[in-house]
Amino acid sequence: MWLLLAPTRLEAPFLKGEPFPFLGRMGLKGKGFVFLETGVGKVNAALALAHWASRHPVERALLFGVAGAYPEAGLGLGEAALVAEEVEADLGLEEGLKPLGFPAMAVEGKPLYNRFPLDPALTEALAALLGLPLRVGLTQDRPSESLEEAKRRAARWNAHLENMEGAAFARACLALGVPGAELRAVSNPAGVRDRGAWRLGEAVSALREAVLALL
Ligand SMILES: O=C(O)c1cccc(C(=O)CC[C@H]2O[C@@H](n3cnc4c(=O)[nH]cnc43)[C@H](O)[C@@H]2O)c1
Repeated sequence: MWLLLAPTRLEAPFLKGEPFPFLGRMGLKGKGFVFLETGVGKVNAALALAHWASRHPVERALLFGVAGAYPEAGLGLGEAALVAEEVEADLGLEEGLKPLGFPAMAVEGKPLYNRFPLDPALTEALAALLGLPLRVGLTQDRPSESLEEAKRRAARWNAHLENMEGAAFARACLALGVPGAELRAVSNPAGVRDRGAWRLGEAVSALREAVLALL
């Protein structure tokens, strides 16, 4: 059984099931999965997983959604990837959390500051099954608002894909002991606000192909 999560139902039009209300948004109970619409942003993503997992066993969880690509991502519009590691870029100073001396969390005694792994075994198995590459995600509640800002973030954190939920989902999975993976499809060049440069439809099609191949 999969727990599938996406920030908005716009990213999951291909999922069919029995709807149910979930934290003021939508859930679906389908064949082999439960889907949760989490809402956009870090808090919503972490809350959704934690709330569901506090009441139901979770065998494995997949967060999927669209993302912005940094110039060196090696992914075109509409192309998908598995996120192997997430950076929480707005946690701590410009240099991150380490200068403050307080890790965000510890996993098996190892302090984690701004970089959080998705489940390696699950992520690598999905990448092999789906024939998708691995990339590094960067999460920030405020998206890049210019190409220059996007390039700065990419260079600062050595990241490929920008989103608003991934690091929170990764941290919640680590804290709750849930095997979690993250699938992202490129909807836009990060930092480019002109919607004419976006390809949401192509990105959602890539999500559809990958997610339905798992069910
Ligand atoms: O209006 C804008 O300039 C703008 C820029 C980036 C993203 C948005 C969104 O409303 C997207 C929210 C939603 O989609 C994910 N997403 C997609 N592209 C990006 C991006 O370039 N940077 C950050 N997040 C992105 C995100 O995870 C949200 O779920 C609007």
